[in-house]
Amino acid sequence: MSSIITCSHVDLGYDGHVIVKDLNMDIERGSYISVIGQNGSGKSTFIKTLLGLVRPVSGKIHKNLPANGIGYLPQQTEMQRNFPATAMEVVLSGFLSQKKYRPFYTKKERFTALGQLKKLGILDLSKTCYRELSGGQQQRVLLARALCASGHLLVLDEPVTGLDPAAAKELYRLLKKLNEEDGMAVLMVSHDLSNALKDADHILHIGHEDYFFGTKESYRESEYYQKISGGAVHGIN
Ligand SMILES: Nc1ncnc2c1ncn2[C@@H]1O[C@H](COP(=O)(O)OP(=O)(O)OP(=O)(O)O)[C@@H](O)[C@H]1O
Repeated sequence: MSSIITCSHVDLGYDGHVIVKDLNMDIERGSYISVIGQNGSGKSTFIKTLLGLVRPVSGKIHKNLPANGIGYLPQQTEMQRNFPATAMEVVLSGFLSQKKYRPFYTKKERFTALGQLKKLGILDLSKTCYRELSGGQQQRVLLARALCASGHLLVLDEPVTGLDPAAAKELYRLLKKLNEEDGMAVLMVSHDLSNALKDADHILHIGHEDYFFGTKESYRESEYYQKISGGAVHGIN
């Protein structure tokens, strides 16, 4: 496997204030990484830094990816849930960064968007208004949008928040399928520890003072996991 993102001695934080110190980790092509940690430990800061929305306080993040190589599925706000556009229009907006000043979507982009809707089992909803969809359907539309933006790495921040258990299970199943069948790397912040351990091959556990990064198997042997499984599960995200 080869790395698509490498963090070397990265301090994460804001305005010179360090939240996660000396982070060293790799995202390999086709890997599945779950990011866990207590509230406020720095999980979203890590994701924002990977996406280039926040600059690391120090250190280097090397990306072996095209400029639009990361598809991002953010936590949804109430405003986004009520977005007045069709599912297809939302999916097509995944191409916005690629189309620059071109005022229309190409045939190929439309074809790809329909293909992603089909892959995620929601082709019949393409003309439905996004705000009329269920939470699980909306997440699938956003996933199709993220897939249009990137074929390399999907980054998700607690994507099952607000979904019922069946819709959450379905979303996890789709992510695992994309990972296994299409070789899509997945990096997901999760508060669902059992799912994080079931589907991922690597775990990034961000603590308040330090962090763990390694295979799922080595994580299970680590003191981080021992602490959690020893009963201190509360507050884990
Ligand atoms: N824009 C910002 N400027 C300064 N500090 C920030 C900013 N955003 C977050 N922080 C601080 O950085 C720390 C880490 O926050 P972050 O949102 O990354 O944690 P998290 O692990 O994602 O938390 P949660 O599980 O609650 O979402 C917190 O102390 C937070 O107050």
